[in-house]
Amino acid sequence: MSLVIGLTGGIASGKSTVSKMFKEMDIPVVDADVEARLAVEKGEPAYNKIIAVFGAEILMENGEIDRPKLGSIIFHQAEKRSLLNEIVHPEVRRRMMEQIAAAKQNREDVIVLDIPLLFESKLTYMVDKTILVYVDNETQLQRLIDRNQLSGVDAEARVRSQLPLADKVKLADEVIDNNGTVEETKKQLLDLLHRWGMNQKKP
Ligand SMILES: CC(C)(COP(=O)(O)OP(=O)(O)OC[C@H]1O[C@@H](n2cnc3c(N)ncnc32)[C@H](O)[C@@H]1O)[C@@H](O)C(=O)NCCC(=O)NCCS
Ligand SMILES: Nc1ncnc2c1ncn2[C@@H]1O[C@H](COP(=O)(O)OP(=O)(O)OP(=O)(O)O)[C@@H](O)[C@H]1O
Repeated sequence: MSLVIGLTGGIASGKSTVSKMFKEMDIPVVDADVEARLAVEKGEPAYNKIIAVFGAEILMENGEIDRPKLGSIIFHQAEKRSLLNEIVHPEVRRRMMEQIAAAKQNREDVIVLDIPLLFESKLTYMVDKTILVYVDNETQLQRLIDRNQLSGVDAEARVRSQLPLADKVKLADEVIDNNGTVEETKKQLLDLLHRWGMNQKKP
């Protein structure tokens, strides 16, 4: 029996930072953002649906989807975001299920699903346990602005397009506070895995 862990948080809260720690322990991670990117590559069914809904002006010269442009639309307009979600999310779910099945086939003891919208999209049925990577609002905005070179207004729009992290805290089985250093975050992860009785392959 494999244990499937749902790793979630908010935009720029530190999910990738924690999922890197899992990978360093040889624990496989399925990343919803990666699957969402693959699902909208040129020629994929979702790619055609996006053009049908958002128009060809959403494409770059090479025919690929202009992600910053699509982001500037959907993070500021909830109705457009729902339209995009309706196209992309079923594909992401399908791809993730395939990867879980493959990992189970491979007899992995633990599988991590890194899903930013785990609670918003009601995907907790896919996992056995949930871990939330938490940061306070100010830290989240600042890290997002620094990482994506966004204006404050655009960063706020992205954060507001998700359930507030303070609400997600109440829904998660475990919370990792990522306001401090990466080392402090790693210590919390190791303590939590220890509490769950998991021995790390590569601490
Ligand atoms: C809007 C898009 C083109 C922007 O692409 P971009 O490369 O700038 O961002 P990226 O995909 O790396 O996402 C960064 C973060 O934004 C947040 N985010 C992305 N999409 C959404 C959404 N629909 N609603 C809320 N937050 C979202 C997530 O926290 C994600 O980790 C892209 O995010 C997208 O296609 N989104 C729809 C699919 C989706 O919901 N993906 C998130 C997980 S399944
Ligand atoms: N503890 C920390 N201290 C300082 N910077 C951090 C810390 N954790 C993460 N960061 C930085 O904050 C930014 C966001 O972290 P990360 O990419 O891990 O978040 P994420 O939740 O995966 O984001 P997204 O969902 O948007 O992809 C990155 O630039 C990362 O280097």
